[in-house]
Amino acid sequence: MCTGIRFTDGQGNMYFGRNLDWSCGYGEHVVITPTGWKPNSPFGAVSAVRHPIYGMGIVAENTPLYFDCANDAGLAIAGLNFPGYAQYEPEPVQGKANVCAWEFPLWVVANFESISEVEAALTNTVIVNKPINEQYPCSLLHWIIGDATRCIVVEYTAAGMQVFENKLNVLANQPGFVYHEENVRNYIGCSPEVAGPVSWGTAELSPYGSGSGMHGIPGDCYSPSRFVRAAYHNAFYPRKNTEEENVSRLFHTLASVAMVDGASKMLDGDFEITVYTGGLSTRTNTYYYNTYDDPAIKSVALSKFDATGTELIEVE
Ligand SMILES: C[C@H](CCC(=O)NCCS(=O)(=O)O)[C@H]1CC[C@H]2[C@@H]3[C@H](O)C[C@@H]4C[C@H](O)CC[C@]4(C)[C@H]3C[C@H](O)[C@]12C
Repeated sequence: MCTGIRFTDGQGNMYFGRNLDWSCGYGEHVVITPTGWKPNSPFGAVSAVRHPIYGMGIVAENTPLYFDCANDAGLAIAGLNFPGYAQYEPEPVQGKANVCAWEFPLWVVANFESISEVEAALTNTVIVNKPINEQYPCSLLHWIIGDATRCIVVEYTAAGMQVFENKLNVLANQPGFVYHEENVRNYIGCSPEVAGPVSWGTAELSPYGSGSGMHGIPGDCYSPSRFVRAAYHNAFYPRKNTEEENVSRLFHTLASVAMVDGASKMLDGDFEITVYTGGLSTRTNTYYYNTYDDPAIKSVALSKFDATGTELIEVE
């Protein structure tokens, strides 16, 4: 399971991150795509890199396959599993921008600076089930996209392209965003306030302590439960000012939905863990991440690299 979140600092900066939950890693690392790198996009959807890109992914065929990434204009995207729902075009569609599923994050941050630009382009875009090579079939994903002012979710299913305004600024896995948004309404009684004391008939009920108002927020790893818990924490976390406080916020909120070894098996029998937690600050164009085995947070600042070069930069 994976969870993504977005929030701002109230000063025009966005923080955006995700947990990558799976039973194993893919050899992912921070990859920087400079503006001089020449894309090799099967249907020409990615023809140039307008803004340098940084994020977590792998490189295949001299192409970055991003799990989550951002550009220095402040636009960010993360892909989360969506099997059973995601359904891409089997072939390219004439007259449309044809984007392969694996290059969708790259297409977004290579071409656009804001959600509004992405939304406008999506009206004439299809996502095509064309793998980059035989080793990597297309993953079935949906995507959370954020900038400093807005957040959307993109789902490509039997219904075609759908774009949802995401005022909860959170995404988990199946089912679709519409379900998650509805489901949160089941928890409108939950709040950070101390509930009680109340009278039930002649019985006086008083809280054991703090948390009585939050009781009922689901604590399990199931996708709808993670969505609700992440949305709750993201909504009620007090606004923070500094980079350090906001990075702390990002990691604490994502930790609240992180997967602990042994808790939850996948269908193949392996346990799912939070392989990494990764996220970025558009204030400093820095990618922060930690891994299951090393919870110390590492950072990679885009400014430390030549963002105009021609070669992909793979950071260990
Ligand atoms: C497994 C990852 C999703 C994690 C997730 O959502 N887990 C939920 C588990 S569950 O279903 O709900 O049980 C996804 C997110 C991004 C994906 C990767 C990116 O799409 C980049 C390439 C794309 C290639 O087509 C396949 C390999 C790949 C390297 C993908 C492997 C894998 O599918 C990733 C890493």
